[in-house]
Amino acid sequence: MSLLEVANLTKSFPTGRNLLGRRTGWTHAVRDVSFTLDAGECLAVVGESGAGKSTVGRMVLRLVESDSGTVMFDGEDVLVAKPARLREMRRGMQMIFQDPHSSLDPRMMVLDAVVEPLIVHTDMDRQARRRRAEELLDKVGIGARYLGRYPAELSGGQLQRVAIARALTLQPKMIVCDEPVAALDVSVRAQVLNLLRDLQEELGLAYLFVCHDLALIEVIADRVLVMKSGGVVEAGTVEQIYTRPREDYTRELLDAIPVPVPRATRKA
Ligand SMILES: Nc1ncnc2c1ncn2[C@@H]1O[C@H](COP(=O)(O)OP(=O)(O)OP(=O)(O)O)[C@@H](O)[C@H]1O
Repeated sequence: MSLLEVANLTKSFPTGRNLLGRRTGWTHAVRDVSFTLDAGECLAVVGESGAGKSTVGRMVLRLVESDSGTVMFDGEDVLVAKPARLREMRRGMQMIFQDPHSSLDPRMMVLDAVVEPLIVHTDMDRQARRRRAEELLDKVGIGARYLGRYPAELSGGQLQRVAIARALTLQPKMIVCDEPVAALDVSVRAQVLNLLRDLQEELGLAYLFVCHDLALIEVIADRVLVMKSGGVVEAGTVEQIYTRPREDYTRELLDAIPVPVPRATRKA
């Protein structure tokens, strides 16, 4: 049994209404998508804008309700879990969003942002929470001196590190990373990507890694799911997708990579 087993996931969104308020059409954002993710593994979901990647990630965590399909996490069906049980299950599966400026509350100090999940989910006292926050900020490489700062005082890269620390607070088994470096300066992308890879190895995390850029995933992914127009085009190991893509669409994505991937940071 895999940590995450997704079968036949499907989602349509209404595209608009006419003057009478009736729906005029539907976007088939995700069509019949199936895949598995093992504990400690990184599966990259790639494809051009609008392919349905983010919607898949959000449906796995039930931030978006699916129309049909199943999502089994650690042997339990996420899509039918009652609210209290879903809250419990979410301890084990967290998310990192593309833009840390909008995923972190600007009125919350770094300390409060990092410990909030502990307040919601545990009965840890204030001192223990602070110790955990210090430990986590150390782990993500920005240090406890940032605990008293507000988001506006941090750079995008530092903020994404705080968001990563927050995602780690409850020791999840899996993190859905939704374009986690796309909003960052090019100069810090590799650092944050390497941090995510190092944390994955150290903590045995599984990542569902949504990314439109095939050049980025070689450093972190084990397997790749290529999506187009809501459906799965092909799936394989990173090595197979890079060297022996079966589909023209995958070849087009590979041809769009502008510079060679820096081999020094490749996943071992
Ligand atoms: N809440 C929503 N309401 C209406 N349509 C939506 C909604 N969310 C997504 N869509 C549509 O579903 C399709 C898939 O979107 P999704 O964001 O999952 O794609 P993506 O591959 O992640 O692309 P991107 O990298 O641009 O975010 C798109 O056509 C998008 O416009």
